[in-house]
Amino acid sequence: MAANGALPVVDLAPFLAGDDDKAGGVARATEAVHEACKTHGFFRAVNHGVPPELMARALQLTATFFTLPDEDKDKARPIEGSEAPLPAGYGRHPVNSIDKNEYVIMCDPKLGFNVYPTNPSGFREAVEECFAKLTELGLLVHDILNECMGLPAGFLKDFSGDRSFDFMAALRYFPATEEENSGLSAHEDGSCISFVIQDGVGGLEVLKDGNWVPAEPVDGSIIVNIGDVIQVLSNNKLKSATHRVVRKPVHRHSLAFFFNIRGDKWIEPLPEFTAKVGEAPRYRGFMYKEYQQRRLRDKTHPPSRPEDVHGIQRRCARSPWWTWRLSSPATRAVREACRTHGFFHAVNHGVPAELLAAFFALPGEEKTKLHRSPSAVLTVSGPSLAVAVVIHATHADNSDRVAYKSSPPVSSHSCDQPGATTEAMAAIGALPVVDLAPFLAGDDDKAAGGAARATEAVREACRTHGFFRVVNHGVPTELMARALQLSAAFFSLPDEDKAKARPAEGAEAPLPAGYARQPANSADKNEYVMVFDPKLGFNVYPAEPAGFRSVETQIRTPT
Ligand SMILES: O=C(O)CCC(=O)C(=O)O
Ligand SMILES: [Fe+2]
Repeated sequence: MAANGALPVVDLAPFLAGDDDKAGGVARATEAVHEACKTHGFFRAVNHGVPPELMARALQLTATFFTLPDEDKDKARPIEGSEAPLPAGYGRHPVNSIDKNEYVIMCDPKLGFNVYPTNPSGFREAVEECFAKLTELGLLVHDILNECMGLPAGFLKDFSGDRSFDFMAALRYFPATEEENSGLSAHEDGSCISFVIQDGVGGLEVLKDGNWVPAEPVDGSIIVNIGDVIQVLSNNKLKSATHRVVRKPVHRHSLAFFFNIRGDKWIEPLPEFTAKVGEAPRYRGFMYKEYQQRRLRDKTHPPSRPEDVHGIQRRCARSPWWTWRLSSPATRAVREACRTHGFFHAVNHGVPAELLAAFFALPGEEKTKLHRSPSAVLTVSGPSLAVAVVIHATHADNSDRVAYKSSPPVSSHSCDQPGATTEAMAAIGALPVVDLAPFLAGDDDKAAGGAARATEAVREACRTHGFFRVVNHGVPTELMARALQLSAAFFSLPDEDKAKARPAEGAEAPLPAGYARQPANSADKNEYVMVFDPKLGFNVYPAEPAGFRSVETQIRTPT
């Protein structure tokens, strides 16, 4: 029984007993685990099958290793360029981290990646033995959770794949000082299941209903908690609880074992917790390996803002945003498209056609509000009035906000809706509009702040869209209309007439000035007249229609 406010205790003896003794004990213990996972996400396991003598020995040898001088500990640093899934070996929290601890990370010894301290002798044997015993315990708790989650027998075991992503950390936390006492900041584990073996110092705490519950040291017991993988698979039915380590006046040692899932596994809520029970998935899928890598980077390069730490809880309980940013095949495609084109067509984007129609039926100010919502906005791009979905994402390295612009196929979302006029486009914030009048105005108006405001508007547009619409720009509207009109007239001429304006062979123009068409095999279907600064003397102008040359010249000439 749990003491008041303490962690639930589960006796695993029935699972390890002979068949006769199992009887009702197994069902009761399974229920106790289920209850603990729902209420705390944590429990204390007793009679778990890991010999207490082994736990004590491994902790003792860990403590001895960490007392060595830094230069000795540094001999167990990870090997550069190793292909280990994690940096196996000795490490310390970066100096700028508020968490003060050091650790030795170990992968499955069978993988051959580990770098063990050679001193004290016996360290390697003890931790390898612990690793094996904790793996057995992991398989047992796996099966118990499988039962608690109502999954087909052996499902989680098969789903996990091989055990190549399991790892263990031998940890030492430094004594607290008067100013600070964080050993490990509040976090959730990215594992499937975690196990903690700790010495008698204490400091591990679990967040329950807004209160920190101490996971007090009890000799021979192991603290068990479920991690993010189970929370996502169960669509939030079982919780990966927040926990932390508070430093005490003396060094504290622990062994934390993370029972994971194979790196290439795709993690998303299981149908048993979604489609089969009529619930919407609360998380998007992600590749486990990517998730682990990001979390590890958070440890070695702690983000300055807590909200930038990767985890499923803080950032995506309701809007699992970061998961989208990881490298699912679709995300890789987005990243590549943004790198190469800056634009991409999104299909199956989840914006229902009715929503788009409803959106355009909204009054202008309502559209503006929607547009300003931080995650996904609808906007209108270009004179064709094709609808674009603009997604403001955060760069993977948290450096800045970018806008990925996607123009869904015009056919499915073209919106020649009444009211979608140029004014309406501006009103809903389609492209930012910048009024350049202050720059063209007299000095008095400039000084009145207009130029500064317009500059700020340009900066903002460049940050958010990379595009903006200018008005009062100094190019006469009549001239623009006339140039377009004369261009249209030129292109309507027969091909042999247009060909007369082909670029001159051997001309020294920086690019072929004159008329051209996209090659027949190009996906792009257009024709054009390329015009350079008339003063360079390279241009080949169509002789027809009359006025074409002078209008092009005027349009290029600064006023
Ligand atoms: O050292 C402990 O008690 C807990 C360690 C832990 O929570 C972790 O490494 O994720
Ligand atoms: Fe943890």
